Order: sequence, then C-alpha cells, then structure tokens
Amino acid sequence: MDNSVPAASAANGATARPAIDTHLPADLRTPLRPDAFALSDDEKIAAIAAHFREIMLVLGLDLNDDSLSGTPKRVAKMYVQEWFKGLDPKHRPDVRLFENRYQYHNMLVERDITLFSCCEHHFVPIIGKAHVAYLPGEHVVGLSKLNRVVQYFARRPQVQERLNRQIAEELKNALNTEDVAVLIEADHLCVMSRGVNDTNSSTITAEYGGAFGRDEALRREFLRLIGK
Ligand SMILES: Nc1nc2c(ncn2[C@@H]2O[C@H](COP(=O)(O)OP(=O)(O)OP(=O)(O)O)[C@@H](O)[C@H]2O)c(=O)[nH]1
Ligand SMILES: [Zn+2]
Repeated sequence: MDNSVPAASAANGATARPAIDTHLPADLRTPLRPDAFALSDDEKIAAIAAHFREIMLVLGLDLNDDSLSGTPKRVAKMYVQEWFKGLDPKHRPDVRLFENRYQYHNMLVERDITLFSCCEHHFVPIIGKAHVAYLPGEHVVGLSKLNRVVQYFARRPQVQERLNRQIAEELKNALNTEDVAVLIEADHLCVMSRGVNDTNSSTITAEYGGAFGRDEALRREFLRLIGK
C-alpha cells in the first residue's frame, strides 16, 4: 500500500519523528509520520480536497451539483484549519503565568470547558465538557489558557483516554505542579450514531495528579464543585 504523502514537497521530510508533544511522555504523543510537516496548510487542503472528491464520486454523488461542488474544499479546510489544527504545534498555546500576589492556594476549578474532538477510529465527533483544577503555588495561570490547552489537544483525531492524559501532562508542565485534576465527560458519535447506536451512554475519564490523587477529600471537593 502506498503510504506516502501525496505531494512533491513531501520528499523534503525528515526521517525522524517530527517535533510534536516532545514535552510529553513518549507513550502520550499523538503518533505522527516522520514527514508530517512536509506539506504547507494550502498543500494539505488541496490534497485532502482531491481525495474527498474521490470519496464523493465513489458514493455516486454528482459533483456538478452547485450544492455539492464546493464540498471537497470545504471539508479539507475544516480538517486542516479547524478540526485537526491541534496536529500542528504552531497552534500550541503559550500558557501565561502571573505571580500569585494574592496568595490564593485553594483549588481553582475551570469547569464546563467546551470540548469538541474527533474519534480517531471513525472520524466522527466527540462532544463534551472538560473540567480542570489545580492548586496554585507561587504563580496563577491566565484562566483562558486552561480552555486553550483543552482545545489544542482536542483538535486532533483522538481517543478520550489519551486526550485526558495529554491535557493533564501539559498542565502539570505549564503550571509547574503535579497538583492537577482533569475530568472529561463526552458523547462519542461513533457510539451514538452507528454500531451499537446508543444515544444514552456517555464516557467519563479522569486523571488526579499530586494532591488530588493522595487526598480523597480534595478529590471529592473537586467532584462536588463540578457537580458530580
Ligand atoms: N477506549 C476508547 N475506545 C473508543 C474511543 N472512541 C471510540 N472507541 C471504540 O473503538 C472501538 C473500535 O473497535 P472496532 O471493533 O475496531 O470498530 P467497530 O467495528 O466500528 O466497532 P463498533 O463501534 O462496536 O461497531 C469501538 O469499540 C469504539 O467504541 C475512545 O475514545 N476510547
Ligand atoms: Zn469512534
């Protein structure tokens, strides 16, 4: 099977794994090809559009119809610029810390963070919420950066377990503390809309670092604050 990137510039690709997620443990990195960054965004959009056009033709759709003719390009742009933008480390958020002048050392919870991801097994949406907490030390984080970290890792083909751990590890690094909790509750469209067709079940994953793992009362307080 031809597994190469469909463009001439892919020949420039390095042989080593690309520099993505290098701050994460190796088993948590999203598996990318060595030449994952050989194509520009525009080249990726052109290549994906051409392939998606083929899929539509195979399905028997008339690409001359004015409602369908733009779909290959629309899907390609959606993949590269929106759904999978977290595959490109240029979108990795810069997590800004501020001095903890107020000496606030209780748990901070950012709850109900909108989560939109994509199942890497079926390429259909995973929709849910992430709840993130940490215990501030000498620094506090700009709140929106918590949402941005969630969104960066969500915008990739994912399984929920890896997504949960990637977010937790990134926050531990950025906040310079192990005292981080991340809980995700999500609906998987691959479970809801096909296969078992179960529209009721949802999936919860959680990671409790540092004090959240050791201290049951702290963990309970986190769960209470997020309404669990
Ligand atoms: N652990 C885990 N599994 C997932 C996630 N998203 C989808 N899956 C599962 O991945 C599995 C893929 O199994 P396969 O048997 O290869 O695929 P399938 O024939 O489409 O399976 P069915 O969904 O049971 O029809 C399915 O059981 C999915 O429910 C996820 O985030 N985490
Ligand atoms: Zn799936």
